[in-house]
Amino acid sequence: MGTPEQSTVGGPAASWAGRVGGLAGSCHPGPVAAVTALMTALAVTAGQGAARCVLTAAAVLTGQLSVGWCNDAYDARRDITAGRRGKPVVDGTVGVTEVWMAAYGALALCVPLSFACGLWAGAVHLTGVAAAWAYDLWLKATAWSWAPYAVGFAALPAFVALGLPGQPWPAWWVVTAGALLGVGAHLGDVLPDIHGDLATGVRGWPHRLGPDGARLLLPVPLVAASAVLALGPAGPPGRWGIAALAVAGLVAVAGTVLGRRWERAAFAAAVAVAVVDVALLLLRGTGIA
Ligand SMILES: CC(C)=CCC/C(C)=C/CC/C(C)=C/COP(=O)(O)OP(=O)(O)O
Repeated sequence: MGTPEQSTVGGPAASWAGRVGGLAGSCHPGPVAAVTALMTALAVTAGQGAARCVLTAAAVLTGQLSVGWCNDAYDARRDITAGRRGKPVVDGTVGVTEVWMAAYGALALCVPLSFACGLWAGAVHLTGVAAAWAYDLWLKATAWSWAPYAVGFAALPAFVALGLPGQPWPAWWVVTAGALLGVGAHLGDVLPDIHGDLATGVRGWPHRLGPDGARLLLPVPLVAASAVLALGPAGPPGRWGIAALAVAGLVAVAGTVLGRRWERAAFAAAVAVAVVDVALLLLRGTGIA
């Protein structure tokens, strides 16, 4: 474990390659990769051309990287004091100053990349990124911690739609589904760490609900997103839409029942419903604008 002093300079023995690895580890690589891949796939199915898809992917990637690095840099002192595992700033692989520089560098790239997709597209994406920075710097420990997730995840498909030829406004249902998925993602992100967070005094919205309340609520926004994605677009939902909605509902109920005994069952069920949502989002991708 590093001391705060070691960690602000990246640890005395951290090699160049080690620091790059530390930076990669402190950007929250899983969510960064998942969100970037999903939005790139949505851009393809929505009908963006190849060059625009690359721009969309680059803007989303830099936005997500900036948010992930800002989060670890801002939390570094608390994480170091708590000796938190799995954080490169804690074990001294990379310094806090370097993580801050990476966060600002990614943000500086994200601004022109977002506006290169169009004025409205850029404004909407950067609103989502600003909301996510507000989460990192302030809202995470308040009852409003869900709001930046709702805004950020609503902004992402809107950014893709506004990046299409003619800059069309996004359909209401894809923005609503994005917001609901964001709230679900927040509950799902907090739930595994909720006991540790409560011990260190973090009091976001899921923490105020308590571990049982957060676990019970977790599938609600995710199934609501399934319903919006299946039933929202104009025209009949089709057999696949109805089948996906039924699967999401059944898996959520099973997760809630089994989750009383095995906490992991609730989490696994939520992940399964989120997978259904992602499939529905991509199936509906052609009509998001
Ligand atoms: C458009 C856009 C940018 C959308 C993203 C929306 C958003 C609010 C993302 C936050 C992601 C993040 C770094 C969570 C870490 O939370 P944590 O501090 O609870 O997790 P940790 O303690 O494990 O690092």
